[in-house]
Amino acid sequence: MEIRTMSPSSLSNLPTLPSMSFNHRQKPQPPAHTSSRRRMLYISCAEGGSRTKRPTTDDYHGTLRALNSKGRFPRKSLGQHYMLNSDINEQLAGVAAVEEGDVVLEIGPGTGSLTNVLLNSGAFVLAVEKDKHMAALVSERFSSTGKLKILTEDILKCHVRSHMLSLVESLKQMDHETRNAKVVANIPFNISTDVIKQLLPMGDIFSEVVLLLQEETALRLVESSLRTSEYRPINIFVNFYSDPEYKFKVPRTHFFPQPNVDAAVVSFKLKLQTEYPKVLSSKSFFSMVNSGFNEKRKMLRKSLQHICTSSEIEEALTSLGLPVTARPEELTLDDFVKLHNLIAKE
Ligand SMILES: C[S@@+](CC[C@H](N)C(=O)[O-])C[C@H]1O[C@@H](n2cnc3c(N)ncnc32)[C@H](O)[C@@H]1O
Repeated sequence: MEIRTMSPSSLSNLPTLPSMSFNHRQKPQPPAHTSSRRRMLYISCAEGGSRTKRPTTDDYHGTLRALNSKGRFPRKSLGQHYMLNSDINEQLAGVAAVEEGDVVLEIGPGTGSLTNVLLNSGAFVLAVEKDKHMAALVSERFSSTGKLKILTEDILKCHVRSHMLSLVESLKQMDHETRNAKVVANIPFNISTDVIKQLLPMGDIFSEVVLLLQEETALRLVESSLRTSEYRPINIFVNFYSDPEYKFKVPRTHFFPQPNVDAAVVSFKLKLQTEYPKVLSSKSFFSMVNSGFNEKRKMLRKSLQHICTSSEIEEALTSLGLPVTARPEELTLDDFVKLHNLIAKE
């Protein structure tokens, strides 16, 4: 696997996107789509040349059985909404074109329904699960594959880079051919902004990040237009580090327990460092973007006065063909980059 080169940067001051509300006390009801069919999936375990077929179920009943086996009930604090439709897991893996030899980071494997599909596609999986009971469940479920490494950790505190590099290194030593590294995950909606901030600058490690997000978040990240209240620093950040694409909607009925909102799949194709917009310093660039948006109704010639004088800002805006009264929501990523390079002091 090629590890791409980049310099890590961070954006500390981004607003948190809204989290969803959900009802974890609802009485479990089998969703309509699972009542008539129970998909039996078979995972191929190719180890030492032998091939075994292991039946697994990842529908409503399978999920309940898996939870019962550990005496667990979904925890709201951990955003535990389990995917009941294996077709959607297949489509998630399909969006990332997961194939034999890929190394996939999965965040929050839960009962392992997506893990199953990823392993079945021939990937090596590094799964990070905060809930120790679910980590134990997934670890037991796939122990025979030899292709899953599970870390019982909070993804937001996890040293993803070093774990990925050491996994790839150990796979190399075992003579495994590895190809691309990707992220494919159905993550808790309430940590999605933090996960995005953590992963998108890792274009040297991952070629693509495919996430199942709250639909409203997905739309805000990918489709927010200039001059709307949805246009925020996170949009500048996402487009700085990646090419995002909204893939498809996932209705709430496919999860247990059912959330109060729908979900959607987004793919972020990560840029290499050489493809990032050229800024003097990404830290001071994002600090300028955040300052501009801190007081959204303020004109940039006022909100950026800590960087230079308002007449210097006006001059820079004019040279970019923007009005001297421009507000942050009127500037594209490219405008912000040019403005930064004109007014930022080295
Ligand atoms: C939305 S569920 C998805 C479960 C499974 N991937 C599926 O599709 O059914 C989110 C999973 O993330 C786990 N989780 C929650 N917070 C986490 C964190 N900070 N780090 C790692 N895993 C976390 C939860 O325990 C849960 O298993």
